[in-house]
Amino acid sequence: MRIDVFSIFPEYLAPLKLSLIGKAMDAGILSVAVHDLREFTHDRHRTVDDTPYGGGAGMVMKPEPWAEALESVFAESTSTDARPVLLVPSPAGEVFTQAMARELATAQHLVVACGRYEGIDHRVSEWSAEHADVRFVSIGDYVLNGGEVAAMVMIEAIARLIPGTIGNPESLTEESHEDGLLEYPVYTKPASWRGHDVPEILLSGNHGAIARWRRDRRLERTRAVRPEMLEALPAEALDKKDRAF
Ligand SMILES: Nc1nc2cc(Br)ccc2s1
Repeated sequence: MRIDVFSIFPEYLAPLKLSLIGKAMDAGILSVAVHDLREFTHDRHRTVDDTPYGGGAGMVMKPEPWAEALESVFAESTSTDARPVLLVPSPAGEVFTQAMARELATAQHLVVACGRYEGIDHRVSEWSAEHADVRFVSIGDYVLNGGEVAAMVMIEAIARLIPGTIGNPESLTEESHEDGLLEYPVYTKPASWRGHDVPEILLSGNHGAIARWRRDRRLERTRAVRPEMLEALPAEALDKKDRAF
């Protein structure tokens, strides 16, 4: 997978080179390029914004720099490849979920447009739709100062699902939101710590009982913290023992 990110603060995306994403890039599983939007301006002040038509507070990001920037990478998605996906982090977007991360992990080319100020001139996304599949995406019901943090969240959630990125793919199976339940609590040595003991069952070596205990903790946690997730599960996702819990 190729990912191109555009921002007026490219250094914001530097942490992507760390940890798993960095290793995936070194292994050639993933390429992530971060571009400075101001490289696509041509005036002395490298202007990227202007006042909003219709009045109102704040500034809007100009279409010209964005069109030049996006064109520079859309063109590299050869005609034989699938269309690139343009992700636009926005508080007005569809909510980003694990299911969306799984879907986007199958894309060949992701382009992420990090907006600032009051957002990007809407004609940019309209024009982009001729060249890419455009998705406005929100990472939650709160407003950030720009799309960079949202881009980091989405790129990490997507990239870790690309085969070869995570060392042990089994660790992707019983995660929160992967199968509709929250994950079970985890423990490691020492078995007793500051008067708190690891649940006996986990020391028993009885793998069937341990699996049941973990499943029960997932159901308990999901019911307590995110009951709507339990309600949303298809009937066939819960077996007889689950329902009895
Ligand atoms: N939750 C989010 N807030 C914002 C703000 C701006 Br400005 C750009 C993107 C996003 S995503």
